[in-house]
Amino acid sequence: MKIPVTVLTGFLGAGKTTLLNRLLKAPEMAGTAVLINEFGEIGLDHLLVERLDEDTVLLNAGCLCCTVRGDLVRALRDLAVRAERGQEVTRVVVETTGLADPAPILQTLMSDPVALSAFTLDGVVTLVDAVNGAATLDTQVEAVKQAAMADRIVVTKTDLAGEAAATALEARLVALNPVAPVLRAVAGGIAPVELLGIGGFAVGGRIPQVAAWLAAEAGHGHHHHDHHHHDPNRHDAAIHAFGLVFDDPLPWQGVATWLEMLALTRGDSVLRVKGLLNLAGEDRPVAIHGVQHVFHPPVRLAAWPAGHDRRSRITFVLRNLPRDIVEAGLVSFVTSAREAAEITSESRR
Ligand SMILES: Nc1nc2c(ncn2[C@@H]2O[C@H](COP(=O)(O)OP(=O)(O)OP(=O)(O)O)[C@@H](O)[C@H]2O)c(=O)[nH]1
Repeated sequence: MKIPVTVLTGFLGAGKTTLLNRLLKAPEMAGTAVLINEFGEIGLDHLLVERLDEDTVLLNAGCLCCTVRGDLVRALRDLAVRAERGQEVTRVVVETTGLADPAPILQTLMSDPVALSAFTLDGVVTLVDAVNGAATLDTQVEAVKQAAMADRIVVTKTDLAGEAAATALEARLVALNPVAPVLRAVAGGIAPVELLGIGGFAVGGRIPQVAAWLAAEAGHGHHHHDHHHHDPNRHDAAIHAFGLVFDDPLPWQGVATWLEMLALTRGDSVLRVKGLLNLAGEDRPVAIHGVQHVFHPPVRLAAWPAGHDRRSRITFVLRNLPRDIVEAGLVSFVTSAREAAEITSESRR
């Protein structure tokens, strides 16, 4: 029996990790191995997926098109060996980064001899955020590809978007992808049976571009290309990602005010903000999430991940917005909030 592989995709912040965390709690998901493809060193997902154990493998992709194939094949080979040795591996879920073009991943799963020997592509599940989805489809070709190649589309955040916006987005998704049922899930609340056991990916019935995208990938896998020689057209040059690390506990007021302002004024350019914060006066880590114009409520996590230092980390993915502006703004808000806190505590003495 070959092990089914589900590709979980969706643009930055659509809710992939949230859905995955919920799915993994279902009893029928026992024995699921998770492969996470994230932005190289600045990725945080490995700290935010709750169930991380020896079955989770991180595919660190600093540059998606260049590394994902090799890393994916290597990770699958390791899993196949473990399964052969008797470890229970009932299924694999690959969570891609939000900027991932699904074509190379699918092409690898459908044609690589290692992948084919022990695994079978079960299906592609694509999440689309009801708040930002329409704007993202207008501007990011990856999002269009993710939707067009899906076997199941899950519209998320319908609790935040109005019904009219959600319905209009769903109609657009049906036109982009006539074969995938369009479902809804709020905060990952959906039964695994709706998303798994699809039984394979087929090109038939899809918009004609899908076959062309996959065919274009078919020629890519066989020659080595490194970070310096990759095809620049695969990456949107206006998009860049970076991470900031803060040694000392951060004042919540400063961080929150700055992030809210950023979402309000530069939301179009702030594709994603994700952070794990050590806040002044707070024992537990706090996760923050910004997705374009939406700054989600912060979440206090149960504990700091074992073996991990307690410095705050914030990752940004920006489009047409220089790093300096964001970094300088954040630092100045944090500094003012610290100074304000000092003045308050001195005046209390
Ligand atoms: N209100 C609401 N918030 C949601 C929903 N789904 C996810 N979120 C929030 O959206 C933010 C981003 O969710 P993630 O699950 O981290 O998104 P992701 O797709 O894994 O993000 P990347 O891996 O960075 O692309 C978090 O603050 C979630 O709590 C939803 O259905 N409703």
